[in-house]
Amino acid sequence: MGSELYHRNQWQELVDVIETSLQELPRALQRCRDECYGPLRLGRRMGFAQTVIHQMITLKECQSQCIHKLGELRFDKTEEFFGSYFHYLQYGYHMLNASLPAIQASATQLQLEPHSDVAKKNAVFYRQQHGVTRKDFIPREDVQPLIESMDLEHSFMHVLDELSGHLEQFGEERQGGEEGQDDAELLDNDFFAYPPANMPQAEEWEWQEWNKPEIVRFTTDPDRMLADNVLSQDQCDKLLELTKHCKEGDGYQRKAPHTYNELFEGLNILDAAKKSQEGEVVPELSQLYVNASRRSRDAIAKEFNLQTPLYFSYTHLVCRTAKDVVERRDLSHPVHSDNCILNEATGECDKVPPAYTWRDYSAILYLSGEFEGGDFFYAHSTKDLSPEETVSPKCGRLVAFSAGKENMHGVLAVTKGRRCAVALWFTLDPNHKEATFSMAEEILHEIKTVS
Ligand SMILES: O=C(O)CCC(=O)C(=O)O
Ligand SMILES: [Fe+2]
Repeated sequence: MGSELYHRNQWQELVDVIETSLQELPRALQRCRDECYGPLRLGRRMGFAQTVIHQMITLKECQSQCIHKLGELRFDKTEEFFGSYFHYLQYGYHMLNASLPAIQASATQLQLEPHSDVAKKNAVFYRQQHGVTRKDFIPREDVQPLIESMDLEHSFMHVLDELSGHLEQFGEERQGGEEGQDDAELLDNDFFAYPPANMPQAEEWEWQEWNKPEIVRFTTDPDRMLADNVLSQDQCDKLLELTKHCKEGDGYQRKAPHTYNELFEGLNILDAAKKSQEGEVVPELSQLYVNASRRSRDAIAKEFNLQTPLYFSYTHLVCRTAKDVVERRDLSHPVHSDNCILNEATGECDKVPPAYTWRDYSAILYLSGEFEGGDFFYAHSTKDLSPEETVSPKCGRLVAFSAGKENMHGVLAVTKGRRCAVALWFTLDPNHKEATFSMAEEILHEIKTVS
């Protein structure tokens, strides 16, 4: 029906039909998923764990087909059924001159089909439209729960597949060995070794040779790490070159926590990629920004031995420049936690909005040490905000820590020169991963394939 209306240029009707069916989709999907629960089939020669896993694989395989099954009923038999909703929708809204919904539909299509040429072409079209800002180019919020559940289903399938592979291998190795060994033994040791199978892997590093990061010390606390050599001098210099494109106050339009005695400038990852798209920044620099962030993320996840994926939640290239002020008593960045709001009077740190409660880990990758002041420090506690441990920035040094009240931290005044770093915040919650990070990667990939 949707495609018929499309061919008949009935845009309002097309948009209405799709919006209605989008609302019905979760229920229809649930019905289809429920139908997948069949009788338990016990494999005759399988052990207990194998039987359970095979049963779950069958169930999950059936459920993950639901979105395609629904597609066969409605539109043409199409693999990209869900993405095609948003293709038709963006076009319908575009024809109705409803630009914001059109842009959001296009952003959703790109989120669902990051490799589709059509989705990319649509996205480029809207990005280039006058007045379209980063704020507008975000996927529709109302369908995020559905997309997340599809992603989770997908990830879960991978885990099951891997689990089943391990079991089969184990079963073979066990032949001739002791009978009756407990399958539960499989569920320890390196069974859930990092990175998990569903972890998004770094692309192969391009343009650059990367050193091995050197973990210099775990500080007093297991939730803190420090690594050197994450970037080479050449890479720091290149990223410093990129900081020329930082803009004042970026990322902190309203209540900035930073001192007025310094100039605070920033460049987020998507803006960097967009600048490369517009020919303002050599793609190598934006790609390096992406790669350095990924490399930091991977080092942190490995060092903290995380068992589930660590997602980017916000990535920001930032510089703090001293103004001509004598006798500074302030801090460059007052003591704070990255995921709760400190009440200095009580020493409580509440993990409630407007705090970024979903942030689980924070990191700062420094690009140089050539300025005065500006040491990073951990405070003693929420009640004693004096420095407990300080870290002097230098090129390639990475400081990382869990983002809660156990790691209150701040930055001493930058009294001379410019202090630049990539600030990174991470989450374990896929619902809060930074959509703009993959959009930036997509743009850079696009540039590479075109050139
Ligand atoms: O730049 C630093 O060393 C720390 C910055 C920081 O803590 C923050 O931006 O939340
Ligand atoms: Fe912080």
